[in-house]
Amino acid sequence: MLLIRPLLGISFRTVVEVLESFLLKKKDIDLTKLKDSPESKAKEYLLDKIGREKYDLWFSQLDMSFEKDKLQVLVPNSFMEGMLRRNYLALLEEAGSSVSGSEVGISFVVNKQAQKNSERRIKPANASKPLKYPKARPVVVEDLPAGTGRYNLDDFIVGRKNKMAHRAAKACVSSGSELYNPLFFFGSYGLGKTHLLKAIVNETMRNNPSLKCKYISAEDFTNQFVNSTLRKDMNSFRKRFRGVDVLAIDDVHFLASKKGTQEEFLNTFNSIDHADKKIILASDSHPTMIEQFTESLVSRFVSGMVIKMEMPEFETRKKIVEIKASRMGLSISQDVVEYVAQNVSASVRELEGAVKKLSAQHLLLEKKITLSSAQYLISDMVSRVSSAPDAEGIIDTTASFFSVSSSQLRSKAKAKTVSLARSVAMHLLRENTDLSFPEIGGCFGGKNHSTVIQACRKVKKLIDANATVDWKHRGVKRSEKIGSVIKQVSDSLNIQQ
Ligand SMILES: Nc1ncnc2c1ncn2[C@@H]1O[C@H](COP(=O)(O)OP(=O)(O)OP(=O)(O)O)[C@@H](O)[C@H]1O
Repeated sequence: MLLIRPLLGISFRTVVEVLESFLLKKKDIDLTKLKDSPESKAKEYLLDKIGREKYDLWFSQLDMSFEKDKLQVLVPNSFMEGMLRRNYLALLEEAGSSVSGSEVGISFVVNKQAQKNSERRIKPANASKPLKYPKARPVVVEDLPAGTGRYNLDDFIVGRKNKMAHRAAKACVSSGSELYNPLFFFGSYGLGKTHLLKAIVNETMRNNPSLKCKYISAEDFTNQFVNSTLRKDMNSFRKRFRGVDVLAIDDVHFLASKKGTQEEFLNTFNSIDHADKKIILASDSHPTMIEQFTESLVSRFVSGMVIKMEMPEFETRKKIVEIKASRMGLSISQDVVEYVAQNVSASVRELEGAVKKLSAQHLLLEKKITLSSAQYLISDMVSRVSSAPDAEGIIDTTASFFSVSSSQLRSKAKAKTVSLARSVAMHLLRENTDLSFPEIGGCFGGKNHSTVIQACRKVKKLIDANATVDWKHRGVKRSEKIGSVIKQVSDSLNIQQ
């Protein structure tokens, strides 16, 4: 076990699988009889989902109890807690919700007596006796909202590019500022959006335990909505979401093609907003760039603060590598830190992954990580991204911003919105690629180079005059400063301005 423990963060699933297959060979565990209590129903749910063998291994001997909106799980030790937390937390939440009919949080209670039993349990000599963990006084209680883990704002490493996001998250926790409501984070994968959402929920709860805070992914929101509709039980669904003080919804782009859920979400949003409660959202794109969002939803999303999450710059990436390495007990030289920070630049998640890889190697071989070993170990993670956006991406993204199709931009259509979108796309191509005017014309169905020159001049003039442009977005008139339009499209393309 001592050998396994240091590696848990690295290939935990493999460790679990090996451990499971090892323990499953032992026929030393009796089934707990399932009765009709909520706890038994939760266990039945688990049994149904993971099958008898795994159930016997992980859950049959555990005591559980429901308390208000929490399912308390009595575990023999923190190792078991870690295993369950990493591998079965979502399933436990599901089991709890399916029994109680509403969302429940999970709290783990480490029980000293159960610990002794657990030590005996894996010894073959005791195999014939089924053990049951007796009830005992809890010594550790986790009490955070469902699914938010241990994220907090102090663990979020701040640099020039994510300072704004961190500051907004702090303000959201500490004040009732209207400025930050709703607070909408958007950006590419692995840049810390979920971290901030969960941290806001956790810290708000810590500061004020009487507040009702909820973190949920848009996918779970949709599933709960669909289930409630099928069960004709919208009242409890609405009560669950509309009575909260802070609602954090992750991955809202998931709602894009789900009109029914969007409608319900809009109503949820309105009722929370009217009650002056807080809403925090995260998505992979700017709200105006998510296709198939209704106009009313988009206008609500942009009514507060919309903040782009970006990959931290080199100096902050270095800080992230240093801090994450030191938290894993890994000591690395400055040249290794710099190599990792310089070469893994796609997401913080990958940066974390690189440090974990180095840490795993260090633990396995008990050798210092040198620059050349780091180069070898993370060679598959080294970013191979070309930072220049391609022409097709620029045309598609601009078309989507204006809610027209890319083929309309390539056509001869002269409608006002199409023509404005085309000019903006031509301007962006000119500014961000090496394409000549005739080549840009070629990207738009063979337009003449003078048409491109005119379009670029027109946009430049509008920018210089800080002019407002207007267009029709899904039939509704919109107007915005040209600079803001260019910025939003550029942000979605990850173009630095
Ligand atoms: N600035 C930061 N400081 C410390 N850790 C960070 C930072 N940014 C991201 N992370 C860590 O990187 C990992 C990925 O972050 P997270 O899951 O929040 O990304 P995300 O933007 O929500 O990604 P996705 O869109 O794929 O869900 C997490 O472990 C998170 O704690």
